[in-house]
This record gives sequence, C-alpha cells and structure tokens, in this order.
Amino acid sequence: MHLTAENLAARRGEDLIFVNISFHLAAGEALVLTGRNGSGKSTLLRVAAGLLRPEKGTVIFRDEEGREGRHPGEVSHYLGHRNAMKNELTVAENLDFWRTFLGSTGGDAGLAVEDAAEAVGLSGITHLPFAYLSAGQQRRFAFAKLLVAYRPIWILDEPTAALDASADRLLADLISAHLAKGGIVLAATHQPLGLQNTQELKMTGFAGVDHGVWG
Ligand SMILES: Nc1ncnc2c1ncn2[C@@H]1O[C@H](COP(=O)(O)OP(=O)(O)OP(=O)(O)O)[C@@H](O)[C@H]1O
Repeated sequence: MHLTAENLAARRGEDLIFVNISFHLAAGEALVLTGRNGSGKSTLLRVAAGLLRPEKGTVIFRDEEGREGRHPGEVSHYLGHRNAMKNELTVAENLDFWRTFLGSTGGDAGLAVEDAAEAVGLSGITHLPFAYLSAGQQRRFAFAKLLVAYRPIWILDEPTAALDASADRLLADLISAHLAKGGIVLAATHQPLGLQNTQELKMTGFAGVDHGVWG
C-alpha cells in the first residue's frame, strides 16, 4: 500500500490552515506530524482520512498492484481525540461491534476481541462497561480497535494522550509490529512516540494570504 499526498491545502471556516503539503509513504513507513497547538495537524489527518475535503490537492491510496481509488475508510483506521466507543456497552460489545462493522481488508484478518484486549495489556476486563474504565484504559481499548479489524494504514491523532509510560511503550510496540507487517502510520503527536526510522513533518500553520494557492 502507498499513501501519497500531493500539494494539499485545507481551510477551516474562513482560514487557510496549510498549503503545499506533500508526502509519500510506502509499506512499512511512518510519518509523525509535530507543531504547536492549532498548526493544522488534526486538520491534515482528517483530510488524509477522507473526513474533510481539501481546498486543493489530492490524497491517493495505491495498492501494490498500482490500483488507485480505494475509499480511505476501506484502507485506513482513523483514531481521533475521542475513542469512538459507547459508554453504556461493555468493552467486548464495543470491540465486537467494530470488528463486525469494519470487517478486515487487505491481507490479515483482525484479532479476536480477547486477543486484542491481551495485546493492549488488559485481558479479563472486557465484560465491564466502557464507562467504568480509567481514561488510560479507555485509550488502550481504542488501540485494540485498530487490531480487531485489519487496515493497512493507521491515522492516529494524539494517540498517547492520557497514557502512562508503559502504555506509551505498548503503543510504540503495536506501531512497530504494524510497520513490520507492511503497514503505514500517519500520526500527530506532542510527545515522541519512541519509534525508529520515522519521518517528521513539522506543521507551521499558514500565516500568509491566498496568493498563489490556486496556481
Ligand atoms: N471546525 C472548525 N471550524 C473552524 N476552524 C477550525 C475548526 N477546527 C479547527 N479549526 C481551526 O483550524 C486550526 C487548526 O486546527 P487543528 O485542530 O488542525 O490543529 P492541531 O495542530 O491539531 O492542534 P492541537 O495540537 O491543539 O491538537 C486552528 O486554528 C483551529 O482553530
């Protein structure tokens, strides 16, 4: 799988948030977005995930056979600031919902719910309502969602907020395993994720005028 962004510009409300962002990620590669609050990291991730239309430019998902045109939702997981779990349902019900709803595309099957819970270091508590868990436990189960349905591309927005040091390492291990299997990771973060061989894109925001953006 390849993820290519060409000359992206994005607008929120009246304002251009960034212009001329291009990058290319092949199987096994990761790009970390850094930059101050409000510099456009989340906006770029939402554009890559197909949740926000770019003002200019394109995002292309290309498989190993050179086919383009897959919908971002078919080939990527998007983990935003929120965990996308229902508080009233148990952890197992939440993960089972996502496993069934998303299915798995491109290669691997997803893990069984209990195996995913074990992979995030929280086996044995999937019978609890999601609301009973601590913020860090909830975030770990949001990572488990990445594992119950396979997607080659992981798009992660501040994945380590509310996590302790061992959970930081766990996430770094999950990401490394995903990359080793030929996955791709695009992540925004304020904390280093402890990954080797990642590219970094420092977002600076856009302080200029519209001049030249339409060229
Ligand atoms: N729905 C919206 N409508 C209008 N402006 C928005 C909207 N969402 C974000 N913005 C603005 O877009 C800019 C970029 O926001 P974005 O969330 O992409 O930044 P970020 O780099 O992810 O910040 P943080 O590090 O705080 O998460 C900010 O100035 C923000 O106020």
